[in-house]
Amino acid sequence: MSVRVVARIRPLLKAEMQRDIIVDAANTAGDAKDAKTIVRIPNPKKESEAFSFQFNSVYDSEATQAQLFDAEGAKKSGLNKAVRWTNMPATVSPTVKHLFKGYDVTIFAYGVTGTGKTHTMRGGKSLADRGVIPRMLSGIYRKARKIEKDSEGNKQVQVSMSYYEIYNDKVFDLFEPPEKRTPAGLPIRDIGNGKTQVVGLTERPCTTLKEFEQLYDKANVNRSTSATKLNAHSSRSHAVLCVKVTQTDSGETRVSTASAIDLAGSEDNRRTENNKDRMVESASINKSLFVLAQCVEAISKKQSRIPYRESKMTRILSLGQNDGFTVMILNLAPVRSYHLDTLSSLNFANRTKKIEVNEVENQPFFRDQPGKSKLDGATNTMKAAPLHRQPLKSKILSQSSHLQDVTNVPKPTKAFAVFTDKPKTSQASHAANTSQVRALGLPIRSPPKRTSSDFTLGRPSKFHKSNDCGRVGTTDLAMTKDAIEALIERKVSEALAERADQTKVCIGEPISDDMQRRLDALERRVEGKESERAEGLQYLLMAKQHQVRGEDASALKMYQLALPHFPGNEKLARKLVVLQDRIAAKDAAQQATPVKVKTISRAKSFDEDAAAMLAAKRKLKFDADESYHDDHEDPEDMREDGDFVYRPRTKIRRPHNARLEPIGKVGPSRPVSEPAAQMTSVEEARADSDDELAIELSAETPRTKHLLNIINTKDVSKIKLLKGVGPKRAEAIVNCLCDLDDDTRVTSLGQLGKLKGVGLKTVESMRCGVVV
Ligand SMILES: Nc1ncnc2c1ncn2[C@@H]1O[C@H](COP(=O)(O)OP(=O)(O)OP(=O)(O)O)[C@@H](O)[C@H]1O
Repeated sequence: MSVRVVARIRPLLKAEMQRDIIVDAANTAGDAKDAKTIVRIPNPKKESEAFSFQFNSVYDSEATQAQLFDAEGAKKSGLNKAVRWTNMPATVSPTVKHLFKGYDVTIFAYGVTGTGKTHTMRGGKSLADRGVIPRMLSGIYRKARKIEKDSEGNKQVQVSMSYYEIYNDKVFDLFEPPEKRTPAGLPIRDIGNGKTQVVGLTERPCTTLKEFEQLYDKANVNRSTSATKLNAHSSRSHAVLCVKVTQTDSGETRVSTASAIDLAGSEDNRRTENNKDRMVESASINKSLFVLAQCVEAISKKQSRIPYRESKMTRILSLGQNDGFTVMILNLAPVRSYHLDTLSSLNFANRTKKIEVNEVENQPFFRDQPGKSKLDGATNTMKAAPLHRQPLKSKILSQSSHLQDVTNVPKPTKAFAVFTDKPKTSQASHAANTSQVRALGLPIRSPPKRTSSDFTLGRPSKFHKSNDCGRVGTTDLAMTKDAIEALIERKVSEALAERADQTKVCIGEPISDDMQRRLDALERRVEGKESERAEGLQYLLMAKQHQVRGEDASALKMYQLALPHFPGNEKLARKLVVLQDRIAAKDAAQQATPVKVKTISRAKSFDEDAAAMLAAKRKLKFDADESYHDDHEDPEDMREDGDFVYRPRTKIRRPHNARLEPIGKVGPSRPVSEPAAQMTSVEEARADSDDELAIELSAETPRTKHLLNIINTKDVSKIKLLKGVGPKRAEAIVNCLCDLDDDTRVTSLGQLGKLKGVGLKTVESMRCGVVV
């Protein structure tokens, strides 16, 4: 069963205008009139085109809290066959039934700040305004009473709750007031099989709805919220409510858990004008949401490594690992000011809906079995039992322990369809097609004739498309509609992810195993200590993670926060200088461009400065992204499988003539013909100011040596097996090496990256694929 995704478009807020509405809900031809399943939003580059995204249900601004919760049997018949959860059409209310059957249930609200997540999950105080959580609890108590009554008291149902928040990547019990919290928060433990447990969490029994509401309201006072420019009551944390239902029947006990998660919303700090504290919170929120997006991306691409461990939220949410039923409520704002953020959210949701989760029932056990929850009479609390989770299924992940051949990796299925209001002129479509075909190195022929049914507004999406979309075979020389859509989807999602997260790294680009091991080790050290130093390490960890993703301003901020915890640490001071220089250099380059970017006053405080730099950087990036529709004629952007990699305009400097070392020369790599550039490979990489990765890559590890040995064989058959290479690139590498002296060999990854047709991303990809 796949994750059920429902979208909800909130109504206009007071300050918003009707004329700014750009998002609407629509129904497909097969849907009942009031059963909408499509969200439509214009293409930001071309307003006459609309992107359409299909979900299990879509609720427009008119939908009430009751409608969202109870949903509607009418949708059952109207659901498109491609939607997989056909036997469970309603949104949330059926989950109560499943909970009592012994399944775990996870419901989470996702969306940009101010789009209505808290309103949807918690809601208001009046009966009509009550959100998903109180309604679900109401359903749970009603069902419990019914079970007890029908069994004439032979069956008992107990309900208990635990409630915590993940704030700045630390877990805090919401039953504890903030002043009683330990600064390091509660530890999370992996308890095997992909399960996590928050250690020391309070679990309170609540026998009636009233009791639950009292506890819930009291705990919500402890949740971290603040006013931002975009939301007067913005949640600054992810709130996780776990409701445990224990059913006892003649000594047999069955426990199931409903987890309701109100995620904090991603924030565009150009718009929030956050101060220092809000910026730190924001960095943490955005980071965890970015990791979540990476997890979803990795799952959908069937990658062997899912980066759950990079954030506490993703470890706890365990999307794709948790059994039972998962519902994601995607909250959307209807107006233009959220345009790109909305597209980004829609893309994320589109991937999420394809995640398969196991429908595994929790097994009953017998009373007094050791290790199960027991009531603590003294405190009237119970120690929380771990959430029941199972590891990822092998059908989702294909473990690879050897060199991977990326050409065999199947592509994800098509995510959304593109419609246009105006019929395109054949010339325009031909131009689009020919540029794609040219990019693929294929001969150009006349534009294909389109049938009148192609590209018309309101035409329902086709969701059963071949996985081969985007590939163009030799018998199919022109780009097909599928291929164009797949390409656009890829470009849009990559550009949006990049823009939203201020990073230069492609969203699907994995962090290297070495780097991950170091981050994991650092994280373990952080978890093990609750001292001052641990806080510093926490900042360092976040800084490193930001840096890996190219988020320099955020990384700088985190390093600065870490500095007081490591006084006199030269390495840290050096890192700060390097980062500051790099940001200043980018800043200068930015001001030199004709792009209109706000001037940054050097006299401003650090916070204002960092925020302004972020804003300016993002503006510049976005403007650079303008090119993503037509910037794919570079043959290096083409992979063997016809896949395109988005590459921003500002490319890494890559000299055409690789400078290589003659065989037998020991020590650091040295350019042969440029005495002025006599540096070690580390210095050389560092000097390449725009390329931090090069520094990481210059380290001589067994994996690096092994990779270089393979390259130096000059054997196409071996080289082509390296991850991300393929036959064409392997041939290019060997040709390049053969053009040099016979005794010349590649002695560092920096050198490898400078070979014609090989970039640092390819090097990193090759290195990741090597197993020693
Ligand atoms: N469906 C709705 N009907 C009426 N008002 C709504 C609806 N959805 C959201 N709102 C209003 O929009 C504003 C923002 O909503 P909310 O605080 O729930 O957003 P959020 O996504 O939780 O934001 P954040 O991530 O910053 O916490 C609130 O004033 C809320 O009352």
